[in-house]
Amino acid sequence: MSKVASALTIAGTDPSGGAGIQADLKVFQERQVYGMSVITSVVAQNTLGVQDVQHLPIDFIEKQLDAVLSDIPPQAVKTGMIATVEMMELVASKLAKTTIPYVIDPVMIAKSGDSLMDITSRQVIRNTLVPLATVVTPNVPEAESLVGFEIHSNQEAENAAKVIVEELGAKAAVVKGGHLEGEATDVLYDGSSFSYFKADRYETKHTHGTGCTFSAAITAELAKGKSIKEAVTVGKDFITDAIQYPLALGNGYGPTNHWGYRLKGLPQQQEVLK
Ligand SMILES: Nc1ncnc2c1ncn2[C@@H]1O[C@H](COP(=O)(O)OP(=O)(O)O)[C@@H](O)[C@H]1O
Ligand SMILES: Cc1ncc(COP(=O)(O)OP(=O)(O)O)c(N)n1
Repeated sequence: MSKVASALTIAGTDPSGGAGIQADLKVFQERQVYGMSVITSVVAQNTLGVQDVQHLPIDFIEKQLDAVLSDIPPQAVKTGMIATVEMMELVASKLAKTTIPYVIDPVMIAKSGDSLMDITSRQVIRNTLVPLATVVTPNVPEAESLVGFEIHSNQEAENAAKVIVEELGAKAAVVKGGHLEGEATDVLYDGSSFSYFKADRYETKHTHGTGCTFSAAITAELAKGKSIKEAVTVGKDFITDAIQYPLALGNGYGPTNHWGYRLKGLPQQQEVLK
């Protein structure tokens, strides 16, 4: 009998389905991991941007965490949108009691430019959640906020990954290169060496939810017991296929395609019903 791993995402919602909890659960399913979720904030958003946010009461987030963790302990956890200091402290207090592999996607600002984390929290995440992380997966602006210097090159991405591990206390960090020029190159530092994950950069505006999708795929692989490097390798292939076969849904930045990996060899643009 084969064993099924389970993974938990603690994050905000995207009713349009491309980012947040909805994206994470789709990725877990595609990676054949049983997906579970704790909602921190309900976000009115779509491919055009964020219209409004309602944070759930902190005691209700705690009830959701306790409900899942006491019943189906996951083999890996990821956090996405954790918008306030109170939420960070709550999640940190729960995860500190476990040894579950933990991926942080330090979601701060959506691609639409809308803020998903308050300004104080952008500092507090450094000493609450980051020290507990198995892997932190910041994009360039998020890494800049975590380390306090600008990143314009792969060398500076390496420096940032090193600071996140050696000074902030994460076990590993992948600084994603989606916001840099040239190839889409992500830099992993695991405390002893650097690894580069490179892919062609696709010319598409349909990149809503890229960070969520990448980090969810890494989480799924850690849940299956893969090493950090193996998990990032799978995550990179998964997001590259999801970007290569985007879905032109909505009127703005459409979602990546979570079943893109199944479409290899087919024309890149998938037709969608409107
Ligand atoms: N246009 C693109 N073509 C190929 N890969 C991309 C592209 N844009 C982003 N990526 C990749 O998608 C992943 C998410 O990166 P990024 O877009 O920087 O994250 P975020 O969504 O958090 O801003 C990374 O692996 C990055 O290299
Ligand atoms: C609820 C929620 N969480 C995270 C994001 C950000 O998603 P990301 O993968 O960084 O990509 P964009 O959506 O910013 O393109 C989000 N939008 N909503």
